[in-house]
Formats: sequence, C-alpha cells, structure tokens
Amino acid sequence: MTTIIDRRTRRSELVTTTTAEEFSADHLLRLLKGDVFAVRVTGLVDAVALDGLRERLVGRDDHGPLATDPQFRRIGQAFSETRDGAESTYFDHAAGHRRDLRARAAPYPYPSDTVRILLDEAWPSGATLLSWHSRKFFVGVARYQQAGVDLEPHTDNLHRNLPDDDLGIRRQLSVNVYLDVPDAGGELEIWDAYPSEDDYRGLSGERVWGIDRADVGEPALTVRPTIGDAIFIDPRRVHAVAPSADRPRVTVGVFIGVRGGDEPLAVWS
Ligand SMILES: O=C(O)CCC(=O)C(=O)O
Ligand SMILES: [Fe+2]
Repeated sequence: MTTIIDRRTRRSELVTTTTAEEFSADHLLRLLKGDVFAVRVTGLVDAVALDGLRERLVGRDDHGPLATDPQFRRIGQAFSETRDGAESTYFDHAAGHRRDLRARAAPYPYPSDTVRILLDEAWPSGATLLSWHSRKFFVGVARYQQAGVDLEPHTDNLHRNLPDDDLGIRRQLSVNVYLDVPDAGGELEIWDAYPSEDDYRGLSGERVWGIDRADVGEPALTVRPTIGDAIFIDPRRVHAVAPSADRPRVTVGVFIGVRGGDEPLAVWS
C-alpha cells in the first residue's frame, strides 16, 4: 500500500503545470536537470484560436507519409526523415512548408509561431530558427497519428542526422501543441531512462527505429494531453505515445536546441 502511494506521489511531481503568462526559463532548466519529466503549459492556444485551428487542421487527409515509416502521417517534413546527404531537399522545402502551414492556419497564428514567441520572451537571450550553413530549418511539423499506430519508446537526437555539425547544440528539448487528442489512448509516456547514443543503439538492436515496449517496462510518467495545451519534454529521455483507440491524434511539434544559458535557443522540426 505504502509503495503505491509513494509511487503516485512521485508521478504527480514529475509533471509541472503552468500557463503561458507564468512560463519561464526556469521551467526549461528544471526539465534539463531532470527535476521534472514534463512541463505542461495549459491553454497556450486560446479558445477562439483553438476552434479556428481545429476547423482548419483536424480531420484533414492531405498529409503525407513519414519517409522513415509511412504509417506516420505529417504535413511538413521532419529533419529526422533526411537520410544520407538528402539534407538539401529538406532545406529547399523548409520555407515553403513554413508558409504553407501558416496559410492553412490563417487568420489564426500557427502554433509553432506561438511557441517561438513564448520561448523568445522566456529565455534570456531569446530563441531563433535553427540554421545550418546559412540554410534555415523548417519548424512546426503537423503530425497525424492515426488510430492504432504506436509511437513506440524512443529518444530524439539532432546529431543522428547531423553527426559532424558545428551547431553547438548541447541539449535538446521537444514541445508539442495538442490540436486533437483521442478519447481513449494517445497518452504521452516518459521513462526514467536517459540512455547514451551507444546504449540507445544497443536497446534498438536490429530495429529501424525505437525500442520494443517489452524491453522498457512501465513508464515513470503518463500524461494525458488536453487540447490547446503545450507539453515540453526532454526527448533524450525515453518517451512514447500510446496508440489512439479512436481517432487521429493531431499535434504540432517543435524541437528546441540548447547551446548554453547565455545563448539563444534554436528551434526546428
Ligand atoms: O506527441 C507527443 O506527445 C510526443 C511526440 C514525441 O515523440 C516528441 O515530441 O519527441
Ligand atoms: Fe520523440
């Protein structure tokens, strides 16, 4: 009995909830230190914008397959999809994807723009769009996780796609804005595991991507997102999204690179 209570107490302490007005650099620092596993910003998208964005972005079927795994659907392109020197296509399309998603959202602000302003104002030296050899990244991938599709335990690491970069990104955070969340399933799951790249490769084994659920046991934290919220995590900690039991889960995702406390954050997808 005591064990159960202890574990519950600990779980609720692993997520901290705030508002866009109260959000500060300290929330990101707590994530980076591992004091919390998730920071939830309630109502990042206000009710009027949320209705408009849901009308425009939820229920679409003009999304394309993720190059690395076609069961995952998205609008825009994730840099993690680029393989073997194909970066140039990604950069060629980056500005077009940013414009396209803004146009779909208009007259409401596209959620990754809202996130960029939040970060710029919260972090002492601001936040800018990541660039590589003067080429600007895309940011704000719209993900449609179809019913039954399991986003299995994994970590995310920019350096997997840019192994010998000079971007100075030392840590990575991830934030998702939730536009639709299924009635059953679709929980964000986070494990108390922070594998090195070598250990992650070992855990992944022969798989193309991710870790078998059977190999990681129970998550330390399970969060059910609410539409209109943004949830920040450290994606180099093992995390997953439980399959939706009913309808697609629709999110806008942003990665955040941290170079140091006195340097600007950098965002991309
Ligand atoms: O959609 C989510 O809740 C998390 C998705 C994810 O894997 C990430 O943001 O790195
Ligand atoms: Fe992830």
